[in-house]
Amino acid sequence: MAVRRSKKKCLVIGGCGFLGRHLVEELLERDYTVNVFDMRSTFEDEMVTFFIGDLCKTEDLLPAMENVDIVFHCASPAPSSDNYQLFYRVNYEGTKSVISACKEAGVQRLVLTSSASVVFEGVDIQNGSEDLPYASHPIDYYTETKILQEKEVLKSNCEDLHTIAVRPHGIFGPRDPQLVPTVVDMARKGKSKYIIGDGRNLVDFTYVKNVVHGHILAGESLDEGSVTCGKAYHITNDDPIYFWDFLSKILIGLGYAAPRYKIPYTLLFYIALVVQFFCTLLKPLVVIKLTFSPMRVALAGTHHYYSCERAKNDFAYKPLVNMDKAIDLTVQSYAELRKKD
Ligand SMILES: NC(=O)C1=CN([C@@H]2O[C@H](COP(=O)(O)OP(=O)(O)OC[C@H]3O[C@@H](n4cnc5c(N)ncnc54)[C@H](OP(=O)(O)O)[C@@H]3O)[C@@H](O)[C@H]2O)C=CC1
Ligand SMILES: CC(C)CCC[C@@H](C)[C@H]1CC[C@H]2C3=C(CC[C@]12C)[C@@]1(C)CCC(=O)C[C@@H]1CC3
Repeated sequence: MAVRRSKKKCLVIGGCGFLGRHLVEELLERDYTVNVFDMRSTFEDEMVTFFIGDLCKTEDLLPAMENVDIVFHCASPAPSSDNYQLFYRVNYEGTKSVISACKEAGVQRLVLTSSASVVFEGVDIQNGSEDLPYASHPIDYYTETKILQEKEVLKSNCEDLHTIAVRPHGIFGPRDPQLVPTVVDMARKGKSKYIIGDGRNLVDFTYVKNVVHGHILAGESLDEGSVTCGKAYHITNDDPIYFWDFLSKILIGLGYAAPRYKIPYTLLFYIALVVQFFCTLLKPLVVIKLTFSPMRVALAGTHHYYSCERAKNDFAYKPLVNMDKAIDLTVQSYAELRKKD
């Protein structure tokens, strides 16, 4: 007689990354069996089985998918990269190999970590629903390939493989390699004095534990005939905040001064485009990492917040950690980035 496991077996692709590792920890906490697939392992846990490889290779993925019920695909190159080939290969072609591997291994549920940015092209979005069209002029290669990736996952939904795309926005929390470290780096270099725009643009920042909770609910929802199959879902803190208030809270919490001087948004956006153009021309000679890329300027100077009503209705999502607590936990976790007297 077959032994029935009470909890499902999951594979987290990108499980050594920021979001992926938080997801792994929560899955273990909730008694799931967990495999991790990543390019290199960055932590140890005897409860986890690690598989090292490149997700673009189906043959690397297959051993990690044996008897797996839910695959969570949360691997991507860092959004700040400007390497189109890398994004195209990993986010688009790699995701196609994840889908074929799921089919070959008989996995029935695939949860993609997409991004709410797939509909963002530098123009205000207020309480945007999942029905907004994909960005027709994505600002960067990351967004362009996240769109290709999401389309591929949603269209592969079928009787044997149930798929869903979770769209978080501005994930933050302990161990995030991007948001808090970038903001502190700017402060240390004296680049955090400025507010882009009037400072009154509302944005979603989403605490990593809430994003994780949304992923697990999404994966559990993918039963035969479920309304969630083949759909995209925004996962947010359901509490938009002024972009510059959020950044100020992080900076002040870590002992740095809040931004003060306002620069017109449109002016800075066009300057960022021109600077990016010259950096691209110079690229064969010198690689310059832009702090104020056009995408970052757009994110810092416009409204971009999204409705998560669909996730609330279809799989009873609600954020578990509120904004004040989330900021507090995040600030406390970055003791090493605190300003030294
Ligand atoms: N952070 C954010 O604000 C948001 C993130 N997202 C999405 O969430 C997901 C997770 O992001 P986040 O945790 O921040 O990113 P991280 O960079 O922290 O994690 C991504 C992980 O994927 C791994 N990876 C990259 N390429 C491959 C590959 N070819 N094969 C196997 N593993 C690979 C990375 O390895 P290595 O580090 O060695 O490159 C890393 O461990 C991504 O899909 C991202 O697009 C969506 C919305 C917002
Ligand atoms: C240049 C400064 C004005 C802004 C510094 C903070 C930024 C590093 C972050 C603020 C919003 C963040 C964000 C992302 C990355 C880090 C920020 C730009 C994403 C692009 C990460 C990947 C996504 O899918 C969307 C995110 C939107 C918000």
